[in-house]
Amino acid sequence: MEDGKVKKNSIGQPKEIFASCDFSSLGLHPALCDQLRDRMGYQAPTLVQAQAIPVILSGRHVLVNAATGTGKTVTYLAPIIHQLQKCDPRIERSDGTFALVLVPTHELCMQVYENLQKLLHRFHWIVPGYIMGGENRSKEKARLRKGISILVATPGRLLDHLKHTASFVHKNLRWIIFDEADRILELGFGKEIEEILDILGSKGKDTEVVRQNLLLSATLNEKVNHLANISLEDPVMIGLDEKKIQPSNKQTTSLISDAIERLENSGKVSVASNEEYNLPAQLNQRYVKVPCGSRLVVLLSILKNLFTGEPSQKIVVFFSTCDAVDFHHALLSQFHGLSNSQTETENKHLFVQCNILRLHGNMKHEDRVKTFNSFKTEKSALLLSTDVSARGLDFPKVRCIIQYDSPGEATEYVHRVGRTARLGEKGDSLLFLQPIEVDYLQELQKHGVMLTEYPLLKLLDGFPLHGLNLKHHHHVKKFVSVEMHPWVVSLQRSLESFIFKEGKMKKLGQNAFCSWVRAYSAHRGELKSIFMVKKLHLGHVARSFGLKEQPSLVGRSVQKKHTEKRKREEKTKTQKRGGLDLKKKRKTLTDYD
Ligand SMILES: Nc1ncnc2c1ncn2[C@@H]1O[C@H](COP(=O)(O)OP(=O)(O)OP(=O)(O)O)[C@@H](O)[C@H]1O
Repeated sequence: MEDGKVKKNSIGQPKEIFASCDFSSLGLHPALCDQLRDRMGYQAPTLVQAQAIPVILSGRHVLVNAATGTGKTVTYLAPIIHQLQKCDPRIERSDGTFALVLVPTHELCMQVYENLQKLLHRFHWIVPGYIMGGENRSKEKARLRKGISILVATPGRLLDHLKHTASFVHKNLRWIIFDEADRILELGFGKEIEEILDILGSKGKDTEVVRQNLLLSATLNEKVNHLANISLEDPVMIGLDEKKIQPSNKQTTSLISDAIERLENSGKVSVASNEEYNLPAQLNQRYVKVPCGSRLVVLLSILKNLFTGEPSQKIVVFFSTCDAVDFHHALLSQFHGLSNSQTETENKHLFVQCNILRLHGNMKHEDRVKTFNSFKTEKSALLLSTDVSARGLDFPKVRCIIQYDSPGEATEYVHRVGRTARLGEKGDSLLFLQPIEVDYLQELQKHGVMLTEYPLLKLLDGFPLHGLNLKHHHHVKKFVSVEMHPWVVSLQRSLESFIFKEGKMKKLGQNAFCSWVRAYSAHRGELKSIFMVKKLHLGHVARSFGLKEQPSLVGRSVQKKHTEKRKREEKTKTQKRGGLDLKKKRKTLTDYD
């Protein structure tokens, strides 16, 4: 076992990440084990790999539930490669696809494909490939025609090819893998998945080739339960402990249902809401309580502090909408700092000095690919993102996750923070909450997630106050409220005048304000009582986007533009377009591919 790779669980006992065996003892082919060790640098399997690989090799359907960053990708890829490499005669491209890996997003598709390429280095006759939304269909068709042995795909594009690419051979399909299964369904791909399973044969019962389906997720919910029920035949459950599932005489596929039934019977509204999540124990989780109107200043101050303390590091900030990502990206890329304290040298630098990247589902596919690759390879960068980055993405050495907008469902919290503290490494997470939202902490506690408070005033006191216009703040050190802190007041003023002067910034801020309020009102179920739009002070929300205008003005001007636009559209009799705009707006909130 490697040093530093033993983490502690919540009660302080050591919790191991790696198993004390090697890959060859799991039954994998020696060349594959060499590949894992020499090319990938894996000395030993992780616990989940040690548990699941022999079971997958046995041919059983499997449901794997393991913490984020514990090596689930290799868990399913290695046994498939092992089985394919031993086929005699060797498999050929003309045999078509043997294994299909379904993933929710473009980025995860590329990541799994990259892992596959590395693992297949010594097995050149097994061909990896991917198909996903945004790529060129005809090129994909040509690749499918040539034959892809292990295919990674997003559901929409896969269905498209299943229906329209006659040369796509899948009669030999032996494996269907659902990676980040719950996310696939949350993104609204349920119908596509059912259609795919209809075309391919859901559990492989009616197919000529014996089918093995695998489902992997770091969190479980009723959606995964549904998918498990329709796709897995008598599966082995890995990583599901007694707390989550009690033994049952029924078929194993209904085990999650049993747990859900028990919760439903005990009067809980939200199914499976009391499950404890597997979080990396070495993850340092904190929350920061910030009044709405000071959110922007606090975010910038925390980022400045982090990058000043450690200029070379990677941080991800999560936002609820694409518009918010665009606004903050533009702001951080242009804002130089306090207008009344800038010296010549300060003026030359950005307020937060780092390489700033953005990622969301409304970006062009090529731009997403570019961001994904550069955040992977950069040693130091700040990634501003929607939840499109929350699942499965394995960016090396991310030091800190900031959830500037609340994630809503606790599962989403788990996946977001899971982008750091991977495989036993250190990591920090910080959740922004307004004072009116602190009940969210109890929601997280229900799942065993405990956060400590971030010392915000201490941070604010640490910023230099010289040069600030302190006419009204004689007793600087006596300020105890965040809103009245001279640093906050002064930075807010500078931000507002910067945004006011820059027409483009103002527009981005207004768009971000509107979509933020829409996203806030879209919280589901029980969370609505925590994130209540009517409790928001919209004037303060506007300030959090650096807008001087009152929200009604912001709302009216945007509304006015929308009305004008609608009128124009009606005039040109393109009523259909109104529907498209609405669809686009929804996409801004849900951010799917
Ligand atoms: N046995 C191993 N030894 C060392 N590193 C490993 C091993 N297995 C996987 N890894 C590395 O650990 C990291 C996390 O792996 P992976 O992305 O598969 O995790 P995951 O469990 O799927 O996470 P998530 O739930 O976030 O999707 C990757 O960088 C991977 O290369």
